[in-house]
Amino acid sequence: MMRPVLAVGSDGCLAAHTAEAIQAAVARTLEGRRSDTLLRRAAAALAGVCVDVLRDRRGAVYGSRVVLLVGTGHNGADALLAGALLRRRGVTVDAVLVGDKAYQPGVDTVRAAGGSLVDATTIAGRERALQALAVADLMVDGIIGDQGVGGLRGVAADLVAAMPDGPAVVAVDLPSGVDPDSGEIHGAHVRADVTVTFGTFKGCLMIAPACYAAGRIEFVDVGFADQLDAEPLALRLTPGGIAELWPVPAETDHKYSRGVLGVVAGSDTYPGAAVLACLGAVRAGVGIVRYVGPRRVADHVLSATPEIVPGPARVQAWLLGSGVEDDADQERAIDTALASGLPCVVDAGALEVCARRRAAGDRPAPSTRILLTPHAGEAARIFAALGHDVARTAIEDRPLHHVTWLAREVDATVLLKGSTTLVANPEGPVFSQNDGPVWLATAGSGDVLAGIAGALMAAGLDAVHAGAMAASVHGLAAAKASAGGPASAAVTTTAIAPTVADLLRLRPGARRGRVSRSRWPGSR
Ligand SMILES: NC(=O)C1=CN([C@@H]2O[C@H](COP(=O)(O)OP(=O)(O)OC[C@H]3O[C@@H](n4cnc5c(N)ncnc54)[C@H](OP(=O)(O)O)[C@@H]3O)[C@@H](O)[C@H]2O)[C@@H](O)CC1
Ligand SMILES: [K+]
Repeated sequence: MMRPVLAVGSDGCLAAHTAEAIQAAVARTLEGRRSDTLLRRAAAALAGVCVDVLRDRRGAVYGSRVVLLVGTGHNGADALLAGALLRRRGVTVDAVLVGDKAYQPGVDTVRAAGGSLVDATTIAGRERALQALAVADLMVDGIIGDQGVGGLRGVAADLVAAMPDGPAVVAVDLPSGVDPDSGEIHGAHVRADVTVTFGTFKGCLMIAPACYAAGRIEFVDVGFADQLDAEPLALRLTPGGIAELWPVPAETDHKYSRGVLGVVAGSDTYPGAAVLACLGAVRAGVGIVRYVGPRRVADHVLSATPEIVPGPARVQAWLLGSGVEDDADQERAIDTALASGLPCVVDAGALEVCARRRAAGDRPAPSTRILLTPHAGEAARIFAALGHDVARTAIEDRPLHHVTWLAREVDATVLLKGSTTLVANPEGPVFSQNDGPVWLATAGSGDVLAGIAGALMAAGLDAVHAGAMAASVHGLAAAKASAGGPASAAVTTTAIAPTVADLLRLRPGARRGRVSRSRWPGSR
């Protein structure tokens, strides 16, 4: 079993669980306790976030107007109980019931606190709801939570479609209408500015496209996390977690022990890919890069990174395929590398050959040593090479489904690039990282990412952690280098070392922090 090396759910590694696992954990927590214990904690935290949002928007809480959209389940209960707390702060509260029932103690509490109740299943109620939304400062989305199925229906869908731009939107637990586990979107849904989520993350808060509807995420521990005994659905390394795992050399290390990376990349058509991949590896701290490719490309690489050594030799890991096109020597080098059993980052021009070989059972290296790094278009081409007709848009709509399918099919770790990047191994939860600015989708950026991942695998990390850490550091470096403006692949490489330096300062006792090799994931 591929296990995360940081404690799951710790500050270093955030976890998302399935709705089923959450339901079971809540049930276990509530055994022998009042059934509203957790709801009240959740509502208090939700009300606190709403107060902050109102203060930010209006400069005051008293006198502001909040509309609660309340569904039939406990998600609606959270909204109702929070609404009653807001009433006590002088907020006008309209609780709009969008279903045929609602959590009765919550309804009673809102009424007792002086809030108004609107039955939106009637024509008159729907009109009142729209009028309230038109003048609201904040809408609280308590329509559906982790037990939602499919997109919004009926009056809830109508109201969300008619939402004016004015009010801020705070979603309870998750934006209603997205699939809680898979992050897929199958119909009308809420788009939130802030999502207040309870106990653990939900898959939809980490996985595209649903995660883009959640806005900023506020996590609240309401007291059932210790009862979550199922495998997480997804994990996310935080900067602190990456800092803990980043390989830092000891005084006794030398360039060979720090990791030698062989790079088979670049072509006459794409010489820049080799330059960027090598820059990514060198600036992420690899010991040595040995470059294998056409002479003219090697000259470009050397002029950009004089520390590169041209020509094949013994390495600890390979980076294969970035910018490679129709070169018999490179194809032979790729074949040899794939047959070696050594760790490989497999990119662009080497993806299909690697996938075909592994799907056919030719697997000299275990799945934790092979990291395929396709974007959605390349993933579609890999599927085609394996005899599956999968459109690029289908992969973008259902990235979790497709990345886990591909990882199982080729028995390798697959890093599916995107604004939110997923890293899946056939066993264990998927990692999701989204630290990059939207500007990062630019030519050459995948080559840099592959270089960083190559440096980490040459240093001894397993493919899953190397992929997740590389995706994160690449995104953070792009954000640092571009300072909010457009990012370019070459400029991003200049910020890799300062980004790692920033991260290492997060390590506890970070004077001259050191990580012993035995603590590196998959250390050999
Ligand atoms: N229990 C606790 O102590 C705690 C609970 N917590 C909170 O409760 C939430 C979970 O509550 P829950 O289990 O009641 O389910 P929830 O997601 O509110 O709704 C299910 C209802 O929605 C309906 N529905 C489904 N799909 C729909 C659609 N597409 N469009 C419209 N309606 C749809 C469905 O109706 P049906 O389809 O059956 O008619 C069903 O009645 C959780 O997210 C968190 O906020 C936290 O405070 C922690 C403690
Ligand atoms: K919700």
